[in-house]
Formats: sequence, C-alpha cells, structure tokens
Amino acid sequence: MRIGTTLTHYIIRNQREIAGASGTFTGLLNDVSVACKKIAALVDKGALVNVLGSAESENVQGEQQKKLDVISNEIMIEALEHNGHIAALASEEMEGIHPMTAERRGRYLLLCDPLDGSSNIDVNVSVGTIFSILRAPDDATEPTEADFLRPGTEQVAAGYCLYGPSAMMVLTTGEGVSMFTLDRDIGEFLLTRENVTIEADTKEFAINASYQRHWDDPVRRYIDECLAGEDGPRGKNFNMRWVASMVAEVHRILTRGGIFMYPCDRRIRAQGKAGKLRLMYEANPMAMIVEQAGGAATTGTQRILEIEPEELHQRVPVILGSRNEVERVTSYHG
Ligand SMILES: O=P(O)(O)OC[C@H]1O[C@](O)(COP(=O)(O)O)[C@@H](O)[C@@H]1O
Ligand SMILES: [Mg+2]
Ligand SMILES: [Mg+2]
Repeated sequence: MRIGTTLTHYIIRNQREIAGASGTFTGLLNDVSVACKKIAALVDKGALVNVLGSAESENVQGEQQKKLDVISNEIMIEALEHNGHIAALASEEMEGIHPMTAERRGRYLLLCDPLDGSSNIDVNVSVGTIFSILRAPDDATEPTEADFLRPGTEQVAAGYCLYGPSAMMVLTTGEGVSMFTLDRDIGEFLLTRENVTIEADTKEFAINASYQRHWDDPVRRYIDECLAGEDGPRGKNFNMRWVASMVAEVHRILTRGGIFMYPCDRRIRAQGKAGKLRLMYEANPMAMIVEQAGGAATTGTQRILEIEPEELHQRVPVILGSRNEVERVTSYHG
C-alpha cells in the first residue's frame, strides 16, 4: 500500500478483501489506535502532567504499579468499552477478565500489556503497549477466562505501539508486518514500512546479564560463545543491548536484526515461576509479529505460539528474533 496511508484506511482496505467482513475488526483496531494515541500523548507530556511515579499499589502479579500502568489500563478499557467490538478484555494489570455488557458484546477478545517497560517511565526511556486479538466464541454467551486460553497460533492480529522518540504502531493481521509512525500534527498513524523482515543472522544479542549466575547451561553456553567473539567458536564479534522494555527490544530486532532472551533461570524457578514474561500479553503477540517478519520465537524447548495456555497470567521463557540464532539457542536446549 502507498507509504503515508493512514492506519485506518490501511485496515479498511485490508478488510474489503475479506468476504463477509462487518467492519467490527476495523473498528476494534481503530479503538486500540485511539487508546495508543492517548497514552502516547501522556508519555509525551511526562513530568508536565501527574503521570510519573508509583501508584502505591500492586498488580495481580505482586508487582509495584506505576501511575502510568494504571492510567494506561483505564485508557484501554475506556476506548474499548462502548463500541461493541469486543466481548471482553484481559490485561496484565487486572486479575480477572473485563466482560462487556450483553448489548455491547462484540466478536473479539482483546489481551493487552497496557504499558510495557514500566521501569523506564520515570527515566524517560521508551515504553510501549502490546496487544493480541482473538476471536470470541460464536455462541455470544457471557465470556469467561477459559475463552482466552487459546494458543498464539489462533491470534487474529497482534501489535504494539512504541512510545519512543516517535510513537510507532506495528501491526500484523497474519499477512506480514507493517509499521506506522504517529504524525502528531494531524493525529494519525501513517504507514512508513511494509513487509518488514528480520535478517536470519545477527551479531547482536539482548539479555539481562545481571542474572548470569542463575542461568541454565544452554543460555550460559550461547552467551559465552557470543562474548568470545572472533577468537571463539562463532568467529565473529557480537554487540549487546538491554533496554528493559520488550517493545523497544523487539522494535530494534525488526529494524536491524538481533536476538532477545528472557530465559527462565534458578532465581525465577525459586520464586515458583516458569519465566518472567507473560505468555498472553507479551510472548504470544511478539512471537506472532516476529514470525510474520520471518524470525523465530521459542521458549528454548517449544515454539511459543503452540503453547496451550493454562492460565491468563502464565509466564514463559522467551527467546526470539533472528531465525538462525534462535534455532541455535533452541538446539543447545535439546
Ligand atoms: O528488569 P528486568 O528483569 O531486566 O526485566 C525487563 C523486562 O520486563 C518487562 O519490562 C516486563 O514488562 P512490564 O513493564 O509490562 O511489567 C519487559 O518489557 C522487559 O523485557
Ligand atoms: Mg510488559
Ligand atoms: Mg506492563
């Protein structure tokens, strides 16, 4: 499609090709983009408005919430609640699902991490919103949590909005990945890149190396080999990055390749968890985007998109990005 096309027009054009499309999906993506524009405006204003700092509360996962975590969650609910596009919403910041009333019940389910990378809010470093869209069950009965527990292969669409120097919406509906940049003067996301692909090889990895002493052998081996550079078995030097906002890491990988790892380790296992990142709000949508761009995403032992979810707030190890590197780390787990 023509570079500069608005996100709304882009979605309408896509949907026109689908027989029987009712406009609900177009409306839903429009709701999400409105919410993201509102969050982008707040992130942009930062210390000028009262959105920085702690909210003095914890979310269901026992994590300290930031004011902007709570506000972003409210913005998502408000944008989606009245339009009849979704049957229910699930969010990292809410313990249970948020069902719509019967008269407002739509055909889709939306899952989101309203604000990803919250530790970066107060230091003015990139954060983002991640979302995943599933189809609601046909029978139009009251949606339940069980309706959300579907493998990532069933996602109808996934995307994120990066609040960086520019705000960017990155979207897949299962036919490749497109990027839109927010033109703040006209308040629209405009298409700036289509058919995004991730190089199969890379010389850049991202991992929080402060947990090195807790790592399992396969992860330790992979990183040791990268660090050994030209003199080691890989025969090339690697660069390292860690933003601590998954959205920013994935965006870098979509732009110039790389591998991102948040593995399970002894520290995480000792807390009774299987990983740090959330399957439904982080791993699944990002895995769909990365695969749609020709990359790969595994837990080390399994393709992320094929995991059968057991609970809404389930956590998983994540290894994603340039295909050959992800396959290498995964083979070390074999
Ligand atoms: O602080 P750590 O352990 O490096 O973790 C950073 C990771 O945590 C996350 O921030 C989790 O997201 P939230 O901010 O939504 O909780 C990821 O985006 C990021 O990759
Ligand atoms: Mg997150
Ligand atoms: Mg979050």
